[in-house]
Amino acid sequence: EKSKSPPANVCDNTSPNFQTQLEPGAIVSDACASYNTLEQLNDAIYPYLHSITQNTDFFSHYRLSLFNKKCPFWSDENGMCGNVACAVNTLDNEEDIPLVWRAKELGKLEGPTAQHPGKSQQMANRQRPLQGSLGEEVDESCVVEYDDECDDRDYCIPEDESATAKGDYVSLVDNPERFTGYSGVGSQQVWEAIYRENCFNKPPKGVSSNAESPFGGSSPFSGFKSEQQLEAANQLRNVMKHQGFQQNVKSAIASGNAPARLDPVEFDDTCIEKRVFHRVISGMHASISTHLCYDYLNQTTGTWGPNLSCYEARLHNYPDRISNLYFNYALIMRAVGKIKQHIKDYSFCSEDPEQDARTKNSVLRLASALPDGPEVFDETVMFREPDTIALKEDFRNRFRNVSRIMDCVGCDKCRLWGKIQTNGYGTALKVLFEFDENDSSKDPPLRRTELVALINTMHRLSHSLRALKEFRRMIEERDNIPHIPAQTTPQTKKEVQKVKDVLGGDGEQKEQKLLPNGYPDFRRDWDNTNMTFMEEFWAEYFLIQRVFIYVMKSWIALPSKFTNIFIYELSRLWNWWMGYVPGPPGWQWSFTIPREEL
Ligand SMILES: Cc1cc2nc3c(=O)[nH]c(=O)nc-3n(C[C@H](O)[C@H](O)[C@H](O)COP(=O)(O)OP(=O)(O)OC[C@H]3O[C@@H](n4cnc5c(N)ncnc54)[C@H](O)[C@@H]3O)c2cc1C
Repeated sequence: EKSKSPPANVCDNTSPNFQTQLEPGAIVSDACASYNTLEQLNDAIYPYLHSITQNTDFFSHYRLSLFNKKCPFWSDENGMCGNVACAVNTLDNEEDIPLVWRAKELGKLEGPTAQHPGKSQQMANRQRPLQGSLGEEVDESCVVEYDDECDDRDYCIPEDESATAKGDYVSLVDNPERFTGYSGVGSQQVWEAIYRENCFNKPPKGVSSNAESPFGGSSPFSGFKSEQQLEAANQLRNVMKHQGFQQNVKSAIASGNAPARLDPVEFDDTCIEKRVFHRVISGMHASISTHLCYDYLNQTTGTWGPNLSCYEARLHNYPDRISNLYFNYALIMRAVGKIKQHIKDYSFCSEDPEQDARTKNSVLRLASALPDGPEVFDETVMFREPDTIALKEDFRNRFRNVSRIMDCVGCDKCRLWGKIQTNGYGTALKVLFEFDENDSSKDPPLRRTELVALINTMHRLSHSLRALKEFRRMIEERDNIPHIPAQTTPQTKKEVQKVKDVLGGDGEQKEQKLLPNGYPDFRRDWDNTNMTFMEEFWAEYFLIQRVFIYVMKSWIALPSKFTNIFIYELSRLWNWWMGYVPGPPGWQWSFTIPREEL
């Protein structure tokens, strides 16, 4: 099963030993770029990525089955998920703290949600199939996913897989990934189950590990009744084969003791494919930990902010976890760079050509800005040998299982982000191993939820890299460690410059607003020395368009405005006539947009 050494290039770096010394110039193992390069690229990419995920209707909403799916691996009665006893463990007694700081409240979803419309509703009103339930300003044709078939090559479970659970649309902007207080036995069991997926069987050549008799043997799941449960249980039998751990967790819940420590994850071999699987999971875990430590709620004082000791306990002292996070960033970056061809004909918003063009251009610009080919991650070193074909199938099934395990996360917000990120990595792997960078005609379809998940997962990692940098700065400041800037190689400089050229500006300082066509909004810093002819053209065009709409709207609103002012002033006159205080004037002159714009 061992892969042969890849060809000698910058990516000739498939050693099983993780990069534990986080030297900025060191190459992240199994990837092709150094920590420093990834960080510098990230500084230039982050503002643009942030803008896409926050300001486009397409990328700021996600469809998933959050509530309708039951955890198929263990039952709620065991207290393993969805149970307050396991979800709330941060403070000894949460009753003593205000309701809004309690884990149960912090884990709840916020903002509007909308149910997936039935087919007839989708057809009847293509422009507003959700009937405004996400807010009047949301363009629903950019949000609704029209039902289509799941493709065999999916690495994760499509969210609309079950006919009964059609899923809900939620706003990702209203539900940021941050501290929720979800912890204890419940979360530990989920992580444990996820890491157990890493224990690949060694199947005989050409036979997938799932080929064994489904329900035979001494499966710990023999009590399940429904077929779905049985199937899920079967696929997860390896995860749960250590019944001792189950017993441990149960008795921990029963006695209220601290949960059992996780068994160390076994590495029964070190071929690159299996290592990659572990690294993806561990990197995702590290990213979640980074966010919860960076956006942490002190449940005693109610203040939000970075928690340095949380970072030290979970990440700083574990360079392998940080290395895995950087590895994931390289992997996702490569996948996003690879979808350029595929999304050229992608329909983002079927009923709004302007937003459609804007969203498409934003993603195309992002994908074009990223380093070419395998400069950050070389997927071609994986699954090259004929006997790794079965491994690829196994890899895919394991990813599906990780998606299923997410239904066992007993905190809504955590489940939302857990599902998005699993889907994001699944999509990245699908793109890496199934897509042709130059000819998209044979690519499998890319579902809406997959694309949203991919870009949002990249944004999560990008934000994690920035948070880690800030944590390192805080430690240097606290311990009086002089900051030594990393050396930048000419190659890194070139790559960063390319990102800046394509995405525009000095990304670090400015959050760029995007115009409807995806070009940056130059209204405030109109500097045509920095703009291409097309950028100037579009900036000018949209400026005229906005002003025209503004003037027309003002004229239309004028009669009702004058009527309201007249009535209000009449009532003031009446008050004055009767000897009452007439009240403040009900109107004033103001400019609602900067004068320079006019
Ligand atoms: C899918 C999911 C999403 C979650 N989302 C959130 C969230 O948004 N906000 C929130 O506050 N909490 C969230 N949680 C809970 C959070 O991840 C922790 O489980 C919780 O904070 C308890 O932390 P812990 O210290 O017990 O260690 P955990 O993070 O639960 O880790 C359990 C064990 O795994 C090992 N481990 C830890 N990190 C890594 C790593 N990177 N690589 C390899 N091994 C590792 C360690 O041995 C550790 O003891 C989520 C949990 C899950 C399962």
